[in-house]
Amino acid sequence: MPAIILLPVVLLLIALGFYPHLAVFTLLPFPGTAYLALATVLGLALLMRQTEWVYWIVLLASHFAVLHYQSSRVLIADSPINYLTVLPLLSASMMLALALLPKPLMTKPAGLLLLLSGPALLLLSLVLPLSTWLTAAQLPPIVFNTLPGSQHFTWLHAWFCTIIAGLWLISINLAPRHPAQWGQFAVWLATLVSIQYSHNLALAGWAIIAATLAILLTLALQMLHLAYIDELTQLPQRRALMSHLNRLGRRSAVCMLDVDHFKKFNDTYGHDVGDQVLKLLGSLLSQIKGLTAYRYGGEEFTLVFNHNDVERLEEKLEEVRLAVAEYPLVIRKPNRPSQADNGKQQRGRSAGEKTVTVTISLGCCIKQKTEAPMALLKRADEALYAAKKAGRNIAVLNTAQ
Ligand SMILES: Nc1nc2c(ncn2[C@@H]2O[C@H](COP(=O)(O)OP(=O)(O)OP(=O)(O)O)[C@@H](O)[C@H]2O)c(=O)[nH]1
Repeated sequence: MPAIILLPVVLLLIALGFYPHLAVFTLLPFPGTAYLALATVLGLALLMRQTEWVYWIVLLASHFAVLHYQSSRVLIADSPINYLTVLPLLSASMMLALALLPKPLMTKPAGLLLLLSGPALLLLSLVLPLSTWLTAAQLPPIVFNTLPGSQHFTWLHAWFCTIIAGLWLISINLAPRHPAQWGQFAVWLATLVSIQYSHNLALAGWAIIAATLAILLTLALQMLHLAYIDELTQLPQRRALMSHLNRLGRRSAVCMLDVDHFKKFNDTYGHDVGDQVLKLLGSLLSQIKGLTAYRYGGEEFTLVFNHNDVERLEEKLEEVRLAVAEYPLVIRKPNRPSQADNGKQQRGRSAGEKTVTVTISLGCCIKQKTEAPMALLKRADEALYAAKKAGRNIAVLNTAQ
């Protein structure tokens, strides 16, 4: 569950809320520790070729530098609307923009511009009389009242940040879920925590440490994703299957599944359309309850069941077979723009489109007591071969236990 990435920031918020005087909060020398942590995670992100994080780490470091520089001055200024009123609004908007904007390569001028624009805007904000402009806007005074228990967070921040958080969470749920999106949201939350505690550099610094831990967690999940998830179908791939088979329970069953006459389908409609079919198949299989689907390789998939009830297995195999055979695939003419990227084909049909269906054959067997994973897969493959031989578009279940 990628939302686990929020854990370091949530734990920090709980600790700061209930035990703000914990000895650990005064242990680390800030701001040096925060910059060291950010530099370490920057190096790791580059090593793992997750260069998108460079934008975030640079923006986070600039935010902390500006906060560090400005917080001492603001306490002296002692004005109700000051730079710390403006900073959360600036940082929150810039981070939302960074989350939504496409990230060009940093070696290209557009990428370099995006990388430097965050720090540049923050530096510019230091010299512009933003708090004076905010005062001149003559908003109702109540919006500048601080929230109970907060020194810097006003009702204006609360409303503004609620809107940003809402937009952000909607965008996370609309786009395919990816650990990076939760990591970016965690960084944004940590930024707000750092402003809430800007009167105490050590506490604000701990917010940066929490953001760094969230980025580390995200990088770990991104690496797991790369190692275990098949890019085309978004299903776990063979490495994940083998790890599942090695810890398979005594009562379980395995099914090999293969698209019928897929070579002919590719030859007729093209390899790209074939890819879209595999993608759709991945999406269909992942939605069927009571089984775990893997892409075994090519046009072959593996289904793992955590029971060996013959009747339930027969029902489920039939459900899978029918779900695929009855799904109308809308094939577009090659010169029309494809909208299949969202993993679903449109059901409607218009001029220039053609509806086709594909069928699958399934070969399933029940795990024997001390059977090794490879032997189990081999028997499932034999059952699949029997299904192909029997005419395709059927499921063969070998009930030998
Ligand atoms: N588009 C696409 N095609 C693939 C992919 N992986 C394998 N294939 C194709 O799947 C086809 C598999 O063909 P065969 O193994 O001969 O079997 P088949 O034509 O499906 O016939 P039966 O399995 O006997 O029904 C080959 O043409 C491969 O090129 C892929 O990732 N994308």
